[in-house]
Amino acid sequence: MTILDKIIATKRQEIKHYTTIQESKDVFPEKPRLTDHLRNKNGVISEIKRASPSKGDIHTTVDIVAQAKKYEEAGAAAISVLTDETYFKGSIDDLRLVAQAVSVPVLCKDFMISEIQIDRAKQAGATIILLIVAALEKEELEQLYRYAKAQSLEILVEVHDEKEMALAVELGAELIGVNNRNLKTFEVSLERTAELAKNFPFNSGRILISESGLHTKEDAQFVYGCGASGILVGEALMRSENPGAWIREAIKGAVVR
Ligand SMILES: O=P(O)(O)OC[C@@H](O)[C@@H](O)c1c[nH]c2ccccc12
Repeated sequence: MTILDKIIATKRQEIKHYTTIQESKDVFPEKPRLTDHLRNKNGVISEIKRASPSKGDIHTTVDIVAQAKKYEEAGAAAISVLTDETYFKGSIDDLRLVAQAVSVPVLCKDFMISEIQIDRAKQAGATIILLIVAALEKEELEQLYRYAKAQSLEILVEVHDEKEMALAVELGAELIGVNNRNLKTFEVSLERTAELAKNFPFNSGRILISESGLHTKEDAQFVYGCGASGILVGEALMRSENPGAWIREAIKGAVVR
């Protein structure tokens, strides 16, 4: 059993206890679309990540609202919030707090297998959800994609190889994320982005995002150089004493198209 199988098995149990959505009185600042941002300029999707199965605790005591504001002030294109509790020590309340505090797009980072999770994400203020191709059957992927689209959410479709990328393209995904980390083995290589960028359909308006394992300005430059319009960064920012400076440096190093 891979770690991904294990996470999905836990998720299937957890969602049984999710209740139907009540009318919410939460107020969220208006947020632009990530797709529009990344069509015009390269960007950094900055992540709130307390812990992970591959790295253990990263920064569990973080003040997530203060952290999110640092990301926003530095010019982050979007903020990603891990909401999985069991493996990443996140929560849907983390997402809600961040979405209330910032005016940049907010990504609900979780292992989506059911529509109720999409409802919850939207209710907690997310404007983007993640769908991981490796975690879903084709029919489930299509159904969840359609469901999220109908809610006006943006959808980041995550892939790890050519076959998954072909599926994402067939689905009509505009935001396609190449995860440099294999969720089955935890192996990380930025070469994943370089490899998949070779046949990426840039000319059909798709946006390539390079996810995971980016630690330095040079790493950022490397994947931007491969054609990525966005990078998704968690650990490096959570461990940094100055995440704002990290983001600014990465943006500066971005290849101007
Ligand atoms: O902390 P990193 O290596 O910078 O990675 C961030 C992000 O890409 C990673 O958290 C991630 C990418 N896809 C996921 C799917 C589920 C959970 C987490 C992820």
